[in-house]
Amino acid sequence: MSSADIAREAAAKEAIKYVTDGAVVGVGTGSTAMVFLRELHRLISNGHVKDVLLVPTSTETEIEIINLGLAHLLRYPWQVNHIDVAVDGADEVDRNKNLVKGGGAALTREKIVDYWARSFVVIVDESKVFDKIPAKHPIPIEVIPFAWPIVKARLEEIGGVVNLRFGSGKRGPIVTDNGNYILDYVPKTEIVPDEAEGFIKRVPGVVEVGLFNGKRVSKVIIGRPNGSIITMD
Ligand SMILES: O=C(CO)[C@H](O)[C@H](O)COP(=O)(O)O
Repeated sequence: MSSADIAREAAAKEAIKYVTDGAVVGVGTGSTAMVFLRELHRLISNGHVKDVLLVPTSTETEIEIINLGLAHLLRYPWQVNHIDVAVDGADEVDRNKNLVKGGGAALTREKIVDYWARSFVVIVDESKVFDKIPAKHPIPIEVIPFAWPIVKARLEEIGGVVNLRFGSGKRGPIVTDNGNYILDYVPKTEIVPDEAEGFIKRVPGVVEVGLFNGKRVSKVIIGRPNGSIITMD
């Protein structure tokens, strides 16, 4: 196991403590969230966690829930009236728990589920923590396909570089679970995350912004390469 795997596992195991019997659980997207899901699967299988329901934040997570044999626990937002706890990864976290998310292009469903949850727990390894965000990753922005050149031009007018995201295994722009495109935005100067989130969101054609407000995050669990954890509340 690599030190990053050990760190992810430590954070995921700690997050499991926030899942109580009977809970409706929002399940995040990405490699760290999948470590959490597999650990949850293990505990459900051996009877240590009972009667939970799982609301996925992406098609990838939905498929993994089904592949693990947990389809009977799968629920969509319209099938539940609340979410007790959501556990999700992040690309970057700052000291105020603000997040950059959307490296996997799942930011819109993630924000819907994560913000809806009574408790939103973020699991990351140490390499994701920065003083200021965005640090190494661009800010992902989900846009309706019709609007992408206009949103790109508007953001570049303000300052920075905007790229339409292309993937591998498909020609052309990647298409999100919601049928939209992703713009990756690197601002020219330092940003105030909640102000930038609000501003970008107001540009017509923008569906969602991959900046998550730290005030909406209940806890960040940071896994370390030696298997220990630290938390931010
Ligand atoms: O926001 C996300 C997907 O849209 C993920 O949570 C984020 O990219 C972190 O993924 P990983 O745990 O694989 O580093």
